[in-house]
Amino acid sequence: MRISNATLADGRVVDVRVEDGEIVAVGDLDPVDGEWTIDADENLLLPGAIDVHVHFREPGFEHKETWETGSRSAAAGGVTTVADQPNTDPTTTTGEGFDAKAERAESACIDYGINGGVTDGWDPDSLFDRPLFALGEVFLADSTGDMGIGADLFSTAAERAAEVGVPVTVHAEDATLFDESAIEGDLGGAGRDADSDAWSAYRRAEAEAAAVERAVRVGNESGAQIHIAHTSTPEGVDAAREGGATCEVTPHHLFLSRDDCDELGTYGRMNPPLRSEERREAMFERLADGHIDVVATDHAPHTTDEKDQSLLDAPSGVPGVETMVPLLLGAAVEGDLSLERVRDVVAANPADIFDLPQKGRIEEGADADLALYDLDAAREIRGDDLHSKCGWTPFEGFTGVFPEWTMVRGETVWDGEEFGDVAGENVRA
Ligand SMILES: NC(=O)N[C@@H](CC(=O)O)C(=O)O
Ligand SMILES: [Zn+2]
Ligand SMILES: [Zn+2]
Repeated sequence: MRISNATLADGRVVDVRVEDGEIVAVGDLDPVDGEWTIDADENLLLPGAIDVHVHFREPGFEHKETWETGSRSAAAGGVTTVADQPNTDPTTTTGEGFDAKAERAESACIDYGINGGVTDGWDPDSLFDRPLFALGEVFLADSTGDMGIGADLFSTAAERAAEVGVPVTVHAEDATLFDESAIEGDLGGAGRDADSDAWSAYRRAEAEAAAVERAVRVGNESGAQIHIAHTSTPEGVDAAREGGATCEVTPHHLFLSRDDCDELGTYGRMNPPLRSEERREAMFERLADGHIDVVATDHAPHTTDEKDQSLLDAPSGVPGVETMVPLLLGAAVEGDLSLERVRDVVAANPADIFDLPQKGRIEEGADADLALYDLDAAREIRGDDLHSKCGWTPFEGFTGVFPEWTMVRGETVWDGEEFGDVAGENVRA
């Protein structure tokens, strides 16, 4: 197969030849006799995105999402590899828990990795016996699933991970710095009517940098490779970089702020929470200038019934896997971000940090994980059009550029209307 006239993020217009799921040549390629050609018509060809932080909820919470629905949502957003987090039921904290998830993950239509998690009841021996994508997200404070752990266990876990060379991803918030007084009194009604700004006041910005500092210290003492998940404050990003850790930011911390809490209500409750508009802008700058390594979604779907509760009863988390690349390309069209930067933060950098040499690049020898985008075809994001089981998005009404098609190892998994029958593979197996 040959993809002709594709514009790459660096502006080059090239042809790409794919054989047996791999890219075998990139350049000015003459058609071979009988070769099937897809004309890219000078549209933008990006490597399939790697979202290193999703919660596909299975096993245990299939009413929120499944590997089938989550992976389809990813494919329709140009994401061809995901890493799933351990707060499922059973938790992915033992070999058995890992196996239960691995069996379900076989229904994914894109490639994936499975993380191992840490709790008091974990079993590191059997867990590290499995092909982990990473150890994490290690919860330094409680979030959905209440898997927060103490300092000693975190150090032990980092030492174990360092021994076997598995990277550690960290949910960095320090609960001792939360402001309980912010969630006392009148927190409004349910769902959209709740006062989710109180959640931001409660899980204060200062709690992030303090936890990041602790995480990088443990990383340096143990020799573990530390990656900070969903950083939400410039202070957190700076602490990660100064300590030698890599970090990611979510689309919601790039495109939403406390100014949106009034409209979103509990649909804007997540951990870490939305920050001030000033901090959001500082995060965007750090993404554009290279201080943030990765954009990952923390895709954390919950049903509308669950969200339509009071601020304290509604669960934390928002979906995002399908809208990540579309929103970033929307920002690129507006001139806020270069296309090369988008390519790097969703594909090349996660591939480097998490050691996926086959992924994240359009070059000879790489897997043919590809997505094509027409930058003139930006459209309004609508929850009704998306494919996550949860059926809503915090980005309703935003503008995004969605893929015309998406390929996993040379097979079309999304053609803009329908899903192909692709069998996703574990990238570590
Ligand atoms: N981010 C969230 O608010 N929620 C996540 C858990 C997490 O990543 O902390 C979830 O699983 O729902
Ligand atoms: Zn988290
Ligand atoms: Zn998460």
